Amino acid sequence: MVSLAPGRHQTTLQTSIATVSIGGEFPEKLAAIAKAGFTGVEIFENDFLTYDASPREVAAMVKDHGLKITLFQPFRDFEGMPEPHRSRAFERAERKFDIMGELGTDLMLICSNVSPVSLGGIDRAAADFQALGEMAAKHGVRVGYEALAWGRHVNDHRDAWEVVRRADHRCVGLILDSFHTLSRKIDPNSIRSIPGDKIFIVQLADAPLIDMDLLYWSRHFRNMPGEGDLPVVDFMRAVAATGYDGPLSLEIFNDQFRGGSARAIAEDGHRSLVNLMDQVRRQEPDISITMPEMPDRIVTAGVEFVEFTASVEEKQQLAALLGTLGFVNTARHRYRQLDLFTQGNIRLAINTDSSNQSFAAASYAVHGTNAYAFGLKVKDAQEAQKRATALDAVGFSEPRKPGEVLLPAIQDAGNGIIYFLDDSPELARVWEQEFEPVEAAPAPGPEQLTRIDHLAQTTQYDQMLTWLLFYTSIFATRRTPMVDVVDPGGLIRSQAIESVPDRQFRVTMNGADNRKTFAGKFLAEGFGTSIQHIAFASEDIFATARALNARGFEALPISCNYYEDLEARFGLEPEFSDALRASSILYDRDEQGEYFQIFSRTFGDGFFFEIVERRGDYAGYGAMNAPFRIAAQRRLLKPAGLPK
Ligand SMILES: O=C(O)c1ccc(O)c(O)c1
Ligand SMILES: [Mg+2]
Repeated sequence: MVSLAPGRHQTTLQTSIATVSIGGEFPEKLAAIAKAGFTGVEIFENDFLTYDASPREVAAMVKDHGLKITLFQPFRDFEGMPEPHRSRAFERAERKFDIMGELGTDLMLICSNVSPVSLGGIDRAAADFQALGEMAAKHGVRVGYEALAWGRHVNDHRDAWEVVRRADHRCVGLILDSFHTLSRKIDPNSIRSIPGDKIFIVQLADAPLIDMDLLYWSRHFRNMPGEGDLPVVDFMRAVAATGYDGPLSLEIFNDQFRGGSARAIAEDGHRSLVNLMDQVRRQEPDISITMPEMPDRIVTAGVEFVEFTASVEEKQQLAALLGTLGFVNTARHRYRQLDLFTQGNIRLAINTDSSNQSFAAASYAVHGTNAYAFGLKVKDAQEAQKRATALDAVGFSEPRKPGEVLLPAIQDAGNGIIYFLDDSPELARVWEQEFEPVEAAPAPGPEQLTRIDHLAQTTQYDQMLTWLLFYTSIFATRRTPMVDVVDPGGLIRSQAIESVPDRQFRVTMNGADNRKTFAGKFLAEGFGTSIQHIAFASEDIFATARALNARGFEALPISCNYYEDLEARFGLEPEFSDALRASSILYDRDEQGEYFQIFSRTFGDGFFFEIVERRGDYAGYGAMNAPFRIAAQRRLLKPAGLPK
């Protein structure tokens, strides 16, 4: 334990979010914010002005939700004005102070002046703030000064701090906003020398790195800490080191969030703050903000099983497809309608339980046949569930039959379930205890599929950040850069989550905007995000292809043009490209290694399997090949086809 510096007090984490960060009408925003677990809310003036209620009514609504107004904002173009603008700015401020009294909040944000008539000058601004501090004191309120990254004279928190320092008034403080500091690449460590009690509130936002005008970037592309590319953890570490112990308030201007589900965005926001502070306190143990202990991000050792829910008829079809892939129905659950198919280290379960107590049956009723659950191998399954629930994931359990093992589990960010398994005697016996052997597992050979290389999830494009945050906050993972995949029906954006340090667990997320794409159709017909394909690893794709062929597996046929182009692109020997073509194997290569892919035909609403071989250190997913795969899948869809 690190002992605290003398005189340091401790305050529990106060989470806040600006009303601009989410969509909906004012009451809907408040309900979503409260439900997600925030303790405070920043009232963005426009949200309140356009809502037809008095400040006192708004105050009552906020209170009814158990929330506190942490900040009223923004007040613009105040400091450094020539007359008559200066006097008018003070009059304006006084009226806002009155409103704040009725709203029941004592803090107003003043963002740095952008007006062309403003005069600049640190001392002029400081004098204005000193006078405003006097006025604020009379109204029992405080003002905080924020440097907008595009402020006309002040656009750096170091200058804003100098203004506040020189104003030297107890009612005048500094407001820090991670976006304004980090978008201008200002070293966040410059915050460490500011006294924590002069920081009146801290606003947090991340953003993807895009080279564009700062104002436009800020107003449209901010996202939750951890969803973007800015070093928000370093920023917050520096803030925490000052002794600051006030609210942490998300201020996220994002076009997509405004149009998204208020509930989901608010939940993401809360998860992002808890995750951020968990990282901060691990790196800066001597801070004044406390929060409940939780295990560190979960290190995963791969996918232990995937479970499908299916009707009895579809189970027969799926089992037949698995048979051609070399899987054997090795075991049957002793108490449930659940069959286990195995090969190498891969376990696939098919659940046809139709009892009304089972989640599998409920999932089938809504989504049809789908891979609704998977199990992750971790070091400590209980700890894994603890981490997940500390980050707002919902625990999952079903009524057990006598003799069934209780696997810790959570609901994922959509409609599915994630189970946790470990090597403890209690959990490791699940397969033997619950399953009765049926048939011997296939004898190992070079053709065998060895393990799950990755799971591929399809989701609405606007839910991708939710999923990314879910995986990266709960699990020790990182995300790869986003790639675009062209489908004739629209663009699919694809990004992978890979476990660190060794990529044992990989998920690719494919975001679809509409239902005209192959992925979009799957999403629409399955009613929501789910696993659209599972990729198995082979150590010898050509041996696997021969075995598949002998078992009557029908690969997805790939066009001749593909192989023509491939030969030209990589300068392949004709014999090699003939071998690829003969087995409908797709190929990719980079500086690290080579990649081979075979796709199955689709099953149900567009589900499919993939077989991959990685040679060398190839780390990608064959994005170059995806348009060819999609084109082939679309050809097979005809005549029913995709919506026009
Ligand atoms: O975009 C703006 O104008 C704006 C207003 C208030 C803020 O706190 C902020 O960070 C940006
Ligand atoms: Mg701000």
